[in-house]
Amino acid sequence: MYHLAKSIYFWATSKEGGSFPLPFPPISSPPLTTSSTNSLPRLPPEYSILLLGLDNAGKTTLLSTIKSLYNNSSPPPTSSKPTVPTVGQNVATISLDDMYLKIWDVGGQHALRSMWTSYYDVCHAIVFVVDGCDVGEGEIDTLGRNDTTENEGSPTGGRLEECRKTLESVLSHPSTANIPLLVLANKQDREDCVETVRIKEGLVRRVFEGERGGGVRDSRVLPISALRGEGVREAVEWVRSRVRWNREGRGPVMR
Ligand SMILES: Nc1nc2c(ncn2[C@@H]2O[C@H](COP(=O)(O)OP(=O)(O)OP(=O)(O)O)[C@@H](O)[C@H]2O)c(=O)[nH]1
Ligand SMILES: [Mg+2]
Repeated sequence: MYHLAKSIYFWATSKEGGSFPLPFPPISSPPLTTSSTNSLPRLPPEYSILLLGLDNAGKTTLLSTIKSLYNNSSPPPTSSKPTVPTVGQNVATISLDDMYLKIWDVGGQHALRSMWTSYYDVCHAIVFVVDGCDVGEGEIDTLGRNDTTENEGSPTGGRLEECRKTLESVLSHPSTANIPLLVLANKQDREDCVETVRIKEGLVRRVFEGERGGGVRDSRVLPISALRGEGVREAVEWVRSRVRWNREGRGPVMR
C-alpha cells in the first residue's frame, strides 16, 4: 500500500508523469539504431540523472536551462521569472546522439531530503548543485571544518558545512556506491560567487577524504551559471560520457 501511494505521489507531482514511461519518445528523438543480430529498429538506451543539492542551489533553474538547450520547445529561465521552491519533483527527458537522459529534479529543503533515497537505486549519475554564493568567506583551510553551531550554519556565514553533511549522507548510502558524481559550483555569473577551487577543496575533497565519502568513484567539479547557461553543455557532456563508461556497473533502461 505504501509503495502504491508513493508511486501515485511521484506520478502526481511529476510534470512528465513521474516514473511511468513516456507514451512516445520526445519530438527530437535520436536516430533509431539497428542491432547486428536483429534487423528491428532499436531506440537508444535511457539513463537517469538525479539533481541534488540544498534548497535554493539552482537545480530547477538548471533543469529549465537544460530543457531549453536540448528540447527546443522550452523557453530559457530568466531572473525576472523566479522559480518557486520545489515540493516533490520535476522531470524532463532530453535526447542526445546516443542516449536519452532522463533528469530528475527533486526538492532540496531539509524536510524533503529523506525522499532522495527513493531515487538512488535507479539513477546512473548524481549531479550535486552548490550555490557558489552561499558557502562562506573563510580560507580554504577553515571551509568545511566540523566546528559548526547546532543549526548547521558555517562559522564563515555560508552553508558549506550543511552541504558537506548532505553530500556525505548521499555518498555513504549503499545504493549510490560507484555512481559517478558531478558537483556544480553554480551562480558563477554573480560577483559574490566563490572560486570553484574553494568548493573543490573545502567540500568535495574533504568529503572524499572523510570516513563517509562512499569509496572511489568517478567525479568532477565544474563551474556553471544555470541561469545564463554557461558551462551547462560541458556538464551534460561529462555526465553523458560517464554513464556510458559505467554501463557495466549500472546498465541503462532499454525503451
Ligand atoms: N544569479 C544566479 N541565480 C541563480 C542561478 N541559478 C539559480 N539561481 C536563482 O536561485 C534561486 C533558486 O533557484 P532554484 O532553481 O529554484 O533552486 P532549487 O535548487 O531548485 O531550490 P529547491 O527547489 O528549493 O530545492 C532562484 O531565484 C534562481 O533564479 C544562477 O546561475 N545565477
Ligand atoms: Mg527546485
